[in-house]
Amino acid sequence: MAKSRLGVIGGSGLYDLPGLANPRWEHVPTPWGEPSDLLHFGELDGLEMVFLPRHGRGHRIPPTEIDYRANIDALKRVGVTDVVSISACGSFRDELSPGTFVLVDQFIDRTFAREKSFFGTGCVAHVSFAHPVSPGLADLVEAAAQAEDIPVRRGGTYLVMEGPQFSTLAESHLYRSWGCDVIGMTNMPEAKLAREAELCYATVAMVTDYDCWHPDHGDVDVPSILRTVADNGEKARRLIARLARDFPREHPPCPIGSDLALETAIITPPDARDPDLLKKLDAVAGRVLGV
Ligand SMILES: CSC[C@H]1O[C@H](OP(=O)(O)O)[C@H](O)[C@@H]1O
Ligand SMILES: Nc1ncnc2[nH]cnc12
Repeated sequence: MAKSRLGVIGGSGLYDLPGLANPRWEHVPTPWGEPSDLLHFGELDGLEMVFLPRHGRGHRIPPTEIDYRANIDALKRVGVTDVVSISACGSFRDELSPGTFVLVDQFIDRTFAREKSFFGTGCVAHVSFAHPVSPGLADLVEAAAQAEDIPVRRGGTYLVMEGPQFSTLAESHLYRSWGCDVIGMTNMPEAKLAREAELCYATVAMVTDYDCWHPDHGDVDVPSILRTVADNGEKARRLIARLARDFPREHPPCPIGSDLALETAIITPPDARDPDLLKKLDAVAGRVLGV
């Protein structure tokens, strides 16, 4: 079994992870481009941690422009085994009020202007993705929340929109009618790429607003989102600290095989593969390509 190394991707309002021992920010170049920022390395209770602010410190990068491939490749390249995403999101349900943490287990991807795969012409792969969240990792996050008395709702569907504008009222009603629970702009293609890179992935969706559908609440705006994240940031950091404390030091096999996702995914035979693409896949797919 591999040694566990926990990656945390911080969303809006979460640009650092205080309390790391031996903290250092390091540049990790990738064949796909630049990650959103330097990676923040350190240990929590002896567990190796790597934090990456998704939008960069200073929130410089909008959702569409984030190089999701570079971010996931960089985390994989430095030995991360599990990724927890912390994300601000709007709510489509009365009972999911601002401040609620939702461990989503499904996504609907409505983004259309992003690179969504490490693979392509010269090496084609199709990973299974019916269950985009790794249940073992979600179990650990849920247990950490319970140990800290932080209420979490287990399960839910996160609609990923392109943005950067928030939804129209008609869109908000449409997504509600589809049975979606929360909405954000970033977890796709992040979750797809994590699966291709054989990383276990789970999201803590932090409800910050009721989008624009709720008759008793005003339309979402940035100041109210940031206020709610600020009010709940301490809870999120406590959750991560407890998760690190209790995290198995040897990476447990994923019950749905997220960590072996490429085992049967690559369809292009070795003699038809593009050597240049294979070089770029060294970190993500080195295990199965032998590059
Ligand atoms: C700052 S409001 C909209 C912004 O917040 C969410 O980001 P993240 O998922 O990184 O927390 C949402 O997806 C938008 O990118
Ligand atoms: N209502 C909303 N729509 C899209 N992204 C969000 N992030 C936080 N709230 C959001």
